[in-house]
Amino acid sequence: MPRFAANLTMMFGEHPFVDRFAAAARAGFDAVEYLFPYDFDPAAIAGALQDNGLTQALFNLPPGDWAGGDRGLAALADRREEFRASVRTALAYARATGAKRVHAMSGLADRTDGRAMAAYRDALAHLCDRAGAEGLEVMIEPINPRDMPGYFLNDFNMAADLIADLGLPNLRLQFDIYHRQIIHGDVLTGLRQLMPVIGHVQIAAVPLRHEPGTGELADAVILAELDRLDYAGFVGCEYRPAGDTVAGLGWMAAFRQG
Ligand SMILES: O=C(O)C(=O)[C@@H](O)CO
Ligand SMILES: [Mg+2]
Repeated sequence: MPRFAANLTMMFGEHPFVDRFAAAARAGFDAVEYLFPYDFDPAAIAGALQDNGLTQALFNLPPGDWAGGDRGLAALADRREEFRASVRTALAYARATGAKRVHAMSGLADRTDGRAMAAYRDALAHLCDRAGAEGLEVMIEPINPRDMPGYFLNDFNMAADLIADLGLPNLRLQFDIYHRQIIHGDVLTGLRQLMPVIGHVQIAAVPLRHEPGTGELADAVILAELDRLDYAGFVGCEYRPAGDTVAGLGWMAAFRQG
């Protein structure tokens, strides 16, 4: 049975961020993920997790100036020191919350630009070294170019090749089923081939990114395949509820019963 994590950036938007932890626990989740905790003190996040009996499954490194258009820093050759500072910040939050995996966004860059690739490889090596010393895994996630035009890591084969080539023991693939379907399709084959390097899975319906089961994919079949492949990690529910978050959770009950 997949272990679902509520994505608190997208779900439970009926509540202020700090209250989403309790809302997720009330709805039956025992794990959460989100993009960025950095508007809040690490101790406040740790308290919200502890008070509600939640495990922190994943969060992202600081992405640079998100409002100004940044989408991560790892492949940005001119932002190396800022990236390294973001590693220190993220690891402080990981320590406070007990999170065992972090996602490093690549940023917007041309994937054929050698300088960007060199910066990306350097950044991942640095992050994996620092995170590995604290027992953490590092995720990289291909993101589809429709949602994030110009994003450097926009291809699952590129991510898999990079993971193999870098040979960093704690570098893993974040397999977001939504992005996979938009970029390549062939979701089940992708899961079967890439399972040895997958560290985290996320799910949403395609194309509207609403509740699983409401789009073009057979999400129940995909989730059953994760079980068949003995995937033991989290499945992040990274979707935008079509309406009220709790009212939309029926898909999960049906899956659990099925
Ligand atoms: O958008 C996604 O998909 C994510 O998982 C985020 O972490 C990055 O935007
Ligand atoms: Mg994702």
